[in-house]
Amino acid sequence: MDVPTIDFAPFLRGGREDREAIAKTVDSALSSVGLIYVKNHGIPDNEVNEAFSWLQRFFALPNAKKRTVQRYREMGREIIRSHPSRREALNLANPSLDMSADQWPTEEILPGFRDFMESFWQNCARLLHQLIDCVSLALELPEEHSLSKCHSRSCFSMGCSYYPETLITHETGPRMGAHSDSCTLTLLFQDPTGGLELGDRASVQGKVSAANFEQRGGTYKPIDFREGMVLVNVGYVMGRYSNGRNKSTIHRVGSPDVAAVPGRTETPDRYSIAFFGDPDPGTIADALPGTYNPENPKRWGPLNIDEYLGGIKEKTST
Ligand SMILES: O=C(O)CCC(=O)C(=O)O
Ligand SMILES: [Fe+2]
Repeated sequence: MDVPTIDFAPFLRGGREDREAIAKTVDSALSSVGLIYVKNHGIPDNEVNEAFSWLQRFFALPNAKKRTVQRYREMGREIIRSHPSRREALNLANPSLDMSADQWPTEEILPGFRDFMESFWQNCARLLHQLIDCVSLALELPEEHSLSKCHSRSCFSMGCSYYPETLITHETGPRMGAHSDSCTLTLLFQDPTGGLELGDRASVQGKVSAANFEQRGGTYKPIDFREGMVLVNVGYVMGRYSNGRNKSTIHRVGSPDVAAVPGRTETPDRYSIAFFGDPDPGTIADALPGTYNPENPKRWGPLNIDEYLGGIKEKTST
């Protein structure tokens, strides 16, 4: 279960043939492993590094200041299948939408944060649209059915996370429990600490989900940090659009094994940025043309995105 690396430059700068070739490679990787490393993705390294340094400054603010920020979530507020995640988070909506007005720390609290993060948000949105176009091309979708059409309002969200240093004990569970993302595709930037782990679906027989993966003895593969690359991950909605061809990944953020970190008794601080590509509100996500036929009929009915995403929010927050 090797995670493929894809050079995205020919898609961004090449002609039709280059774009088609990359689209086929992306599609086959997303249909097998569900996760890819993408290099030459167009977001400059210095901007990614700067985003991480802003995260460090934000999460280092005193709690009282962080609590003034509407979309800040304290440690312990997120529960995944009854396990609280050991992270703090700041979830940023599209800065051009009205709903985002109150999501920023004031300039007094953290001058410059909003300006930088607004522009970083737009960079991530551009890349996500390009990846969605790439998947639409691979599926040979006509314009009226293209995936881009139901993501045109960029109702995406940027999940900035801080996992504080913690004591390692034998009981130490994951820093964020096993789950699948609810969106179409996710971009994920992790820092050099690593920690992301991908559930190996092949380690479990039969039908498996994030809810039963561990009970059934599923094993994980560590996904290391790679300089200059972004991870792209299949979410649940992509599974529905592709009639099960693309499977959402099961993943978690583990705690390094004590034995693997000689001389350490604590896991280091960790930061990550996940950019979730949710479809536009009001979307009904159904298997796309070409993903089903009489021998391989639709596996699910249409999915009402508003109801689905609303339900997820209720389940994971306290
Ligand atoms: O922090 C990470 O690396 C992963 C975060 C994640 O999987 C999520 O927010 O859905
Ligand atoms: Fe995730």
